[in-house]
Amino acid sequence: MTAVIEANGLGKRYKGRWALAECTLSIPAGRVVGLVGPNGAGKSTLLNLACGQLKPTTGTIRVLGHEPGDGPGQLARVGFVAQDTPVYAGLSVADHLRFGARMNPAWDHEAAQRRIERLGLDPQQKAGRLSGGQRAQLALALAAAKQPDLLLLDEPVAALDPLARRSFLHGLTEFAAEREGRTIVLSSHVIADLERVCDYLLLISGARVRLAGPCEDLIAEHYRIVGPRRAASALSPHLSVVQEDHTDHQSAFLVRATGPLPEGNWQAERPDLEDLVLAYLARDRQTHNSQDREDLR
Ligand SMILES: Nc1ncnc2c1ncn2[C@@H]1O[C@H](COP(=O)(O)OP(=O)(O)OP(=O)(O)O)[C@@H](O)[C@H]1O
Repeated sequence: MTAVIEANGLGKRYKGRWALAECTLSIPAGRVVGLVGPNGAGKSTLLNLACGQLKPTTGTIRVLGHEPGDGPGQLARVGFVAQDTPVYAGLSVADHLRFGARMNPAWDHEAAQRRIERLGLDPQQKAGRLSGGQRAQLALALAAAKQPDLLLLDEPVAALDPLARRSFLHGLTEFAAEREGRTIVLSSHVIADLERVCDYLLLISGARVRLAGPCEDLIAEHYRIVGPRRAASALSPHLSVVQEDHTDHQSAFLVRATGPLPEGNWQAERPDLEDLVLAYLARDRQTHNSQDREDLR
């Protein structure tokens, strides 16, 4: 299977502090990837490295088989909408479409116009006078009209109202399905949104990749088990504990199982994606991820 983003020992450091460290991953083509992690985890850093806006301090990253930003051919195949959804304040909506058409060889002008109409944006309106959510919608319409093979979106729905958010996420799944092998990576703090559209999860915390893989596989490997109180050390070595809670009589664990779930007086169920993500984030918060960064200096 072709990897769209391939990173090996990738790291980015700012003044002795690692924004992203030891990142090794291989994201297959044709996925809608949910990028999650707490504030300051390194998500934007990874997206900026993938589109060539940042250069690595250590390691390598290849995107669609090339170094990011490696010439016009590669740039045309990657769409990126940064967190602050940059648009040109002095240009109108229609100017943006004309500009996009001139700059991008595979530009789909009709699709761009259709999106703008559907959003109810006035083509003559200056982008600087649009609301935050409208600017985000414009930036997304431009990125999609470019018809990229890889679309990188940094918190694209954060500024959208609930209806706009739902319709945008629906549009994303359509966009992904339009062409085989097209890949979308979107970061978000709203796990329910990611659960709706993503089939691949990438969880970053404390500058490190903590979990990566197809959502289905990740869910199949994890269990929430509840039974009489016992210590984590009493569990089978096939179970790696992600999170544990104890009362006087009962213990509950979220575990990753590397073999079949052992027999025992347990109730076991699969977590949903949100349970899984929250368990990993809670674990990392407990282990003081800031300490990790200091250790890497
Ligand atoms: N230009 C910069 N100079 C110095 N430090 C930076 C710079 N950009 C990012 N950082 C630091 O790198 C770390 C990772 O930042 P990044 O923006 O990648 O996080 P994020 O996961 O996208 O966070 P959020 O969810 O809040 O957007 C943070 O500690 C941040 O302060």
